[in-house]
Amino acid sequence: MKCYPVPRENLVLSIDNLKDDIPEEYLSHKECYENVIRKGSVLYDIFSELSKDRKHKAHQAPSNAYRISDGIMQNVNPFLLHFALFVPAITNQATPEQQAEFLKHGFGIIGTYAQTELGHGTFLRGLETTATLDLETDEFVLNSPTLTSYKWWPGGLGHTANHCVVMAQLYVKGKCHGPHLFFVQIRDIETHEPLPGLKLGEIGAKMGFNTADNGFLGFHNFRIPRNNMLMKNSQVLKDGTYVESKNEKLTYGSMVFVRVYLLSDMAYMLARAATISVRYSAVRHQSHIKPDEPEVQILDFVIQQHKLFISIATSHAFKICGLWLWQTYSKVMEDIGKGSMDRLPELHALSCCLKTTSTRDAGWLIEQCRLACGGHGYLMSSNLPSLYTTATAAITYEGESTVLLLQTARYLIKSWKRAMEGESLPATVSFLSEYFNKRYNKWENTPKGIVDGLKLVVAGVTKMCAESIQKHVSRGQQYEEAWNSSSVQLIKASEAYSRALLCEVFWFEVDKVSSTLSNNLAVVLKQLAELYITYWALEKRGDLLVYTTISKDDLDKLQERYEELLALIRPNAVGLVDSFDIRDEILCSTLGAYDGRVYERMMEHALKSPLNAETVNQSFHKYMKPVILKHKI
Ligand SMILES: CC(C)(COP(=O)(O)OP(=O)(O)OC[C@H]1O[C@@H](n2cnc3c(N)ncnc32)[C@H](O)[C@@H]1OP(=O)(O)O)[C@@H](O)C(=O)NCCC(=O)NCCSC(=O)/C=C/CCCCCCCCCCCCC(=O)O
Ligand SMILES: Cc1cc2nc3c(=O)[nH]c(=O)nc-3n(C[C@H](O)[C@H](O)[C@H](O)COP(=O)(O)OP(=O)(O)OC[C@H]3O[C@@H](n4cnc5c(N)ncnc54)[C@H](O)[C@@H]3O)c2cc1C
Repeated sequence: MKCYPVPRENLVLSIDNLKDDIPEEYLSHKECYENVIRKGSVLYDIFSELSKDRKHKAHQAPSNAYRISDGIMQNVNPFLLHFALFVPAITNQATPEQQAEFLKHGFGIIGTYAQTELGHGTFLRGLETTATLDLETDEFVLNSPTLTSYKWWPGGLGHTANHCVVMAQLYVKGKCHGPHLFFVQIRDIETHEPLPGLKLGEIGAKMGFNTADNGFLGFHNFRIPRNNMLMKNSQVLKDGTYVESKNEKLTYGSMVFVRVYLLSDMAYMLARAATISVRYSAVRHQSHIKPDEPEVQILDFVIQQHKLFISIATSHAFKICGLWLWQTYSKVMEDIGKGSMDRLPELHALSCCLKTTSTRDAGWLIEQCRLACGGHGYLMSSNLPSLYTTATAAITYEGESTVLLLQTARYLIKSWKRAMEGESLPATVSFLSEYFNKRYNKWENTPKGIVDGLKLVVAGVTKMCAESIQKHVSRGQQYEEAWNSSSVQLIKASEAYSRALLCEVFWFEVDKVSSTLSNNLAVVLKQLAELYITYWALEKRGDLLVYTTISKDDLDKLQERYEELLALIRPNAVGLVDSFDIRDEILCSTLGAYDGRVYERMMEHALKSPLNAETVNQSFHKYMKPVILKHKI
């Protein structure tokens, strides 16, 4: 472990604990958890040594250190929530004094983020956990009044965390002030036993994410000091005075942070899947293209290139848009720090739709990479099944995808109304005004032309939604009912918006930096950006035909250009995935290792199956043999 400049004597556990004797897929649910805790604890110790001098700051970009745990764990790290949400929630939502107090033990406490309940995840105002101020003792009393109010889902809550940040309805002097965040110790530091007044456990096996140790938690008259409410934005004073936040949605800030970051995370997940499947497709030879020539690398089939190159391009698109979105986030947070909330709705709208589109795309593209590896992609040892279940979890967590798209749609409809009223709009939606004022050009078959076309689709669908809502209202529905009636179209508007954003940012950012790159690199990056945009123009041809002046002839030319781009990218495909620079130890795949020893690795891995430890399994003697003997003639 040369990459860790941590002296071994500083570590409590031996680095040898990072090794696996048996591949994880052969362990039981309980063994899996114990196995990741063994490895995770070493990593936790190393990270804490490494970050001893690192100061926790608000709105800090996540470090990439946790990628190492992707490789070592080969699954989700039960300590993930500590870094991803617990610490950010405290640094973003607590006062400086509280931060000093709550984080004084550094890695000495392990936290999670307990918001979702059995009955409510999406609708936060419906959460049922209560935190009631007891003026006499200067404490909050936490309660879970119903079964549905039990916290349910938080990662690391089942067995790992000893603290959490809890979202609960704040009650002061009989008045409910809505959901607020509280710092709560849940387990004894020495014994790790749940504290009295808590009911704590793990929620059971899932489709994936099985080592994340997602848990449940119920409170029964559980007391915490008043000062444990995170009070950066709103406060409860000793006499029970409630001081309102400048914007009550700031309480939801930790979710915005993760949604923004997920775009970069999905870029990395896709890079891993693309690396595995492109390398494998270069190693595997099967079938002929020309009957009299040898079997070809399956990567030479154009349809295989069509399946895979979009993943390489999308990974770059997410990486670049992820950086752009992170910069937007940082700027908006800086403005909020200075008291201006003006761009919070825009940031919320952008983060909701981009989180959704990036997680959904990553999910289906990883699945496409798996399918592109034929039967071998179905093996756990390819690591593609695990990448798939981990990526698809993100479609739901941190805000369910449909629900988040509807949030962006709210913003689009509001912006459309503002455009109709002649108000100026933020740059990210100003095309709505241009559309409303009919300032748009004839179709142009270039990346820029396609981006303009995709924006026209957004504007056209948004207009249609606004008219649909209006139609339902004029037929007697309340606005909210009319909204529900129009929700299929509203989702379409949001999806179109995120696609237009991804294409626009990818193209213009690549264009902007290309003059600073070597010519060869600039050419390849532009090919990838053009491939991405052309792919989506062809996928969305129906919408383009409805909302722009594109013709069949234009579409035929785009199809031709798309196939040209596949051919141009083919010679660089392996180099492109190598340039993602993902070490074999992190890739964890028999199909995708750098040395291309696919078949050897598959056999080596198969031999690790416990079923191969003996030539005859005892179940033969116990069950099969009597049946066979009975039927023997
Ligand atoms: C948005 C909701 C659905 C609705 O909220 P509600 O209160 O009901 O509001 P509305 O009435 O609908 O709307 C009111 C207005 O407020 C606007 N609004 C809503 N939310 C926000 C917001 N966040 N910011 C700004 N504005 C907001 C809304 O648009 C309305 O505006 P208007 O009236 O139209 O003008 C909401 O309830 C909601 O968000 N629901 C979803 C719940 C959710 O997301 N839960 C998540 C739970 S936590 C979780 O799921 C965790 C999962 C595991 C995470 C693992 C992460 C891995 C990532 C890797 C990170 C690695 C880090 C490593 C760190 C290191 O090592 O350094
Ligand atoms: C792997 C994983 C890890 C998680 N980790 C955590 C964690 O660490 N901490 C934590 O607090 N939570 C966590 N969660 C919970 C997660 O945040 C919620 O499950 C998520 O926000 C979705 O909420 P829900 O389950 O209530 O879905 P629901 O809202 O019940 O969704 C069910 C269906 O109803 C639809 N629906 C709901 N509301 C509307 C609406 N207004 N309009 C239209 N359709 C609607 C949805 O689109 C969906 O189709 C995790 C979840 C998963 C899967």
